[in-house]
Amino acid sequence: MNITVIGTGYVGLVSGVCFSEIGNNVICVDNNPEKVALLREGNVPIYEPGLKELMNANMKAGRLSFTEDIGEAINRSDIIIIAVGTPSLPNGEANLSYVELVAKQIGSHIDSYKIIMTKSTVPVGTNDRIQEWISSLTQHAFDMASVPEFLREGTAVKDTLYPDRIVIGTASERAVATLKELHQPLTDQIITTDIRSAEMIKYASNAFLATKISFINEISNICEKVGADVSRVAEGMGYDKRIGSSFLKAGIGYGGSCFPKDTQALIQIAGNVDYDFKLLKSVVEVNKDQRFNVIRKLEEALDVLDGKQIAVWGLAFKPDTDDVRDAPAIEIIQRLLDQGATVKAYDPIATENFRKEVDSPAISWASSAMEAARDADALCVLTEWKEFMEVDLAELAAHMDQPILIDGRNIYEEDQIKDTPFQYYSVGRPGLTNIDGRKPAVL
Ligand SMILES: NC(=O)c1ccc[n+]([C@@H]2O[C@H](COP(=O)([O-])OP(=O)(O)OC[C@H]3O[C@@H](n4cnc5c(N)ncnc54)[C@H](O)[C@@H]3O)[C@@H](O)[C@H]2O)c1
Ligand SMILES: O=c1ccn([C@@H]2O[C@H](COP(=O)(O)OP(=O)(O)O[C@H]3O[C@H](CO)[C@@H](O)[C@H](O)[C@H]3O)[C@@H](O)[C@H]2O)c(=O)[nH]1
Repeated sequence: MNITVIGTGYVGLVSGVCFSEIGNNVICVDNNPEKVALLREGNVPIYEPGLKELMNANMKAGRLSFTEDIGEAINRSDIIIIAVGTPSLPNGEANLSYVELVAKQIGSHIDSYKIIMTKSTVPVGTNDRIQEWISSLTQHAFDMASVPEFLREGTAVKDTLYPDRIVIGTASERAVATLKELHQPLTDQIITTDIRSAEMIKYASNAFLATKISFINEISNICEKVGADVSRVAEGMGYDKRIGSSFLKAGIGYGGSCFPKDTQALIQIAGNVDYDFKLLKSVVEVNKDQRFNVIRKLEEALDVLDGKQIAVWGLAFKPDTDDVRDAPAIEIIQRLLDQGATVKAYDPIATENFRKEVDSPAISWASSAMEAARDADALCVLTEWKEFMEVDLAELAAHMDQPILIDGRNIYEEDQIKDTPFQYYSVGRPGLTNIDGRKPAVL
């Protein structure tokens, strides 16, 4: 099939590459000329394992190209995929201005029947508005479909080539038939439904996953006070098939480009129809506070943070990505600076992006994990990068001024800590001891 993908962020680029990988002709359009130039040279503007190789192979095979010319791309395609951003407005609502502009561009260029498939995460009712925006500018027939995207950053290629399910929301039988054929090579698990239900499936899925995370984070906070181990609790819960083991890792809360924005947007969607989504509001509130447990534990260990040097390992919102959108590290580092600490930070790949969000003379940017830890009064692990799990903890302790370790992601086990001098604070595991049999105080 001939496909145009509009927008080459995570979703547009990964979808474009993967649809070409399964044999379609794909043109990816972006209105950012620098991005298009970079992509044409075979370079990927985001860090995503496996993406560059797959993209170059498909460009070489002649199935994948990049352009700024939206009109020509639309003329040459049967399916048009909308994959532009829908960031939060200050009130939490989704900003639909990019989607509206693209709809109007489609309306003014469409020259024959097309299927318009929305992959951007958009509030319920938006695809009806897209239909109206396009219809107001053209007499040509087209069908709308909402096909939400469920990929995760860091595993985006695998998630797209081997999805758990594909949701196709449309009122058109013709579109259902074509889109089923398009997705068949990826999975048999294809759910067809109406447009509004498809739009809601996306928000409900993200809100549910965010709820699981805030739930286990609250359980971890209670575990710290009652002397239980949250990782054993999650394991014990997870064997129950009705609960499942995924998304029960306690930590410093969720970040990233989706959960924070989509939970806020769903609260707004509910509010717009006079529904007070109390549960989701609590999920968001719990998440906003969870990250500051790192600061509370530092204060417990160091008393005052003013004048202290704090090492930070991990700036990205999760490992295997250079994305720092809504990363908990942003507010944690900001709070450290506000309290008079200096920060030495290290991330394997996200430092450059992070510096665009937070920079200060009180932060120095280390080029290795050990360099960040040197002479520090305490170390905070904020992202569970594999390289942090593999460090020699005895060597690490020797590098630091004070062996205080705040593990925000529970990356170390008791076996690793028990022979070290570290005063070790993790999340919801208060029983862990160090070489002196010392347990961190309960907060
Ligand atoms: N990032 C994810 O992991 C993920 C996963 C699932 C769903 N989503 C949803 O998918 C959508 C896209 O997310 P993203 O992270 O890929 O977005 P992004 O903001 O990273 O990228 C959007 C791209 O669209 C381009 N663009 C904007 N207006 C354009 C126009 N008129 N013509 C051509 N190009 C245009 C921008 O230059 C940019 O390259 C959002 O709605 C998001 O919620 C994202
Ligand atoms: O048990 C867990 C699982 C995740 N997280 C955190 O949750 C956030 C999001 O993680 P993840 O879901 O793996 O990454 P995203 O790339 O943001 O993917 C989510 O958001 C995308 C955009 O909507 C969806 O497509 C995906 O299905 C959905 O998982 C990160 O900060 C993680 O550290 C936890 O704290 N504990």
